[in-house]
Amino acid sequence: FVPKISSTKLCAEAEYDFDVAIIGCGVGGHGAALHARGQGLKTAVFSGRDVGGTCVNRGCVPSKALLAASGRVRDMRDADHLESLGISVDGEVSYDRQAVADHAKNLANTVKGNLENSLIGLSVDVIEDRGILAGPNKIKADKSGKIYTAKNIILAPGSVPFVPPGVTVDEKTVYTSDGALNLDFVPEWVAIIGSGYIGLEFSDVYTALGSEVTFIEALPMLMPTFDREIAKQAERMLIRPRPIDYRLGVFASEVTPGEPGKKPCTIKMINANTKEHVETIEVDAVMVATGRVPNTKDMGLDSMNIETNRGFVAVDEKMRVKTSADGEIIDNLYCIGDANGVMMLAHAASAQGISAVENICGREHVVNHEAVPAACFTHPEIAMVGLTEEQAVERAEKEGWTLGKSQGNFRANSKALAEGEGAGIAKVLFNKETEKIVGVHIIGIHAADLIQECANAVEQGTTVRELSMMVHTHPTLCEVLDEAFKGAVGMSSH
Ligand SMILES: Cc1cc2nc3c(=O)[nH]c(=O)nc-3n(C[C@H](O)[C@H](O)[C@H](O)COP(=O)(O)OP(=O)(O)OC[C@H]3O[C@@H](n4cnc5c(N)ncnc54)[C@H](O)[C@@H]3O)c2cc1C
Ligand SMILES: NC(=O)c1ccc[n+]([C@@H]2O[C@H](COP(=O)([O-])OP(=O)(O)OC[C@H]3O[C@@H](n4cnc5c(N)ncnc54)[C@H](O)[C@@H]3O)[C@@H](O)[C@H]2O)c1
Repeated sequence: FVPKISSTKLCAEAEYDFDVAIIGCGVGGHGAALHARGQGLKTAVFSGRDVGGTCVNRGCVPSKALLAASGRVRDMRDADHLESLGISVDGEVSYDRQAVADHAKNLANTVKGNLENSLIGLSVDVIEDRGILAGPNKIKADKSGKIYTAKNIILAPGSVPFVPPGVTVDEKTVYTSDGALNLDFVPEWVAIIGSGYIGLEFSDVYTALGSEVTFIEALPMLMPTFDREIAKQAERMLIRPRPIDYRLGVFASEVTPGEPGKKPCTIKMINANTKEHVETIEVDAVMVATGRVPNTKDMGLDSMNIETNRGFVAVDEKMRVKTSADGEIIDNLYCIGDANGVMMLAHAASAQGISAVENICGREHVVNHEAVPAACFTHPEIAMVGLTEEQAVERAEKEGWTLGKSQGNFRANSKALAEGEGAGIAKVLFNKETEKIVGVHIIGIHAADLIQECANAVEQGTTVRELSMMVHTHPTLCEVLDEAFKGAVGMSSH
């Protein structure tokens, strides 16, 4: 980064301790801190002794480590798949549960250390206390009580697991993702409440390690937030061939912890509409994956008369805090990441942090959230950017344009077939008049890496015609997208 603003000048002018102070050092706060220093701003971050936050310590990073290790176990136990490649494994494939758990923990610690070093390397002031907003330009350090002043404040306190009423969590037999990531034991039968990202990723881990899974989902379909066609494909590829069953349209109304190996956990279920009791089951463990809530309690929002909506802080498109959803913008106060609820993803939090700093520096910036990709790291992966087909149909109708749809297939892709992984599709949704992409959904091997080309295209406004003329390496999985882009403009791919 090239420093653009002299920090001494900015601080001296208003006699603040810092140009920017950030409350919370998850990936959002960390991204903002690094960018602020890159711009030459005197920067502090209140870390609450949790550098890396959810993503690094209790989220993306350790969960991907568990997915990587369990994925290998699944592959090595898949005798048919191995045989099709000419391989056999003599003897049983086993794993050491504690060593798998340690892999996740060690990785989280390494990444956390890297983040801490990057803050030190760039001379960000890391204040290990929690930060409490204490009025305009003021933050109180929770334990020491010391008041710090900053010209600009960025709130980045993130989120915590949501536990529905009636569910007792002991983080041992009934746990959220926080407890699940410790992998204290591998239950024979685990019920997962909620079939969103976390539930789906953990069903992948558990079934690979030998558990049976029962999903309990409040809505009448599995994976309700996904594009419907992709959710159906996911059911075919990730649910039906595995020891997974499910209950739909039910709430887990009462969940009681058990004792590992001794006493089962009990789950009472009620119909989501009628609220009548439908079933009670006993399982070895229960994972609660019913979404996350903002971590904005007790951080002094009242000191600036900020009204939250279920804890979410309202922001405008430049990440400036508003007093309420339709309230006024508060000067020099920003909120980024999970706490504003715009898009609960690690890279979105960090992009919003960078964007807030750009606005602080006087360069107007808005994150285009429709160009922010997302991925679910199951085997195979699911990835998406932009609108689902259902949302695109609605948008096209409302705005009066024609929706185009084109598909590429993994079964026709040489690289996928070489891997023996020919299942999956890539679906490209586009505006037929402008030929611009409005959404892409991929399920198939390495979908999470493939989606980036599409996210860049949405951000840049690249048309399917332009994409269809761009040369994709052979033989690669990217050719699945090449097939879809060419199909969109009536060209056939080889
Ligand atoms: C199991 C799991 C897997 C996930 N996997 C992915 C994934 O693969 N990809 C992806 O994009 N996203 C993933 N996510 C979501 C991702 O972790 C979050 O979107 C991301 O962490 C949000 O970043 P954040 O900086 O807003 O908040 P957080 O990461 O929650 O960080 C906020 C930090 O602020 C601290 N804090 C709170 N209040 C204060 C205070 N008053 N003073 C000081 N510090 C404070 C908190 O302790 C925390 O350290 C996953 C989440 C979970 C739970
Ligand atoms: N790979 C990734 O990017 C990734 C991975 C994990 C988590 N995350 C993020 O973490 C956040 C939380 O993930 P999540 O999976 O917990 O939330 P989610 O919102 O994706 O899914 C929650 C699911 O639980 C269901 N549900 C809610 N209350 C229920 C109840 N009482 N009984 C039964 N079902 C109920 C919902 O209908 C929904 O299907 C998400 O916003 C996601 O973006 C991302």
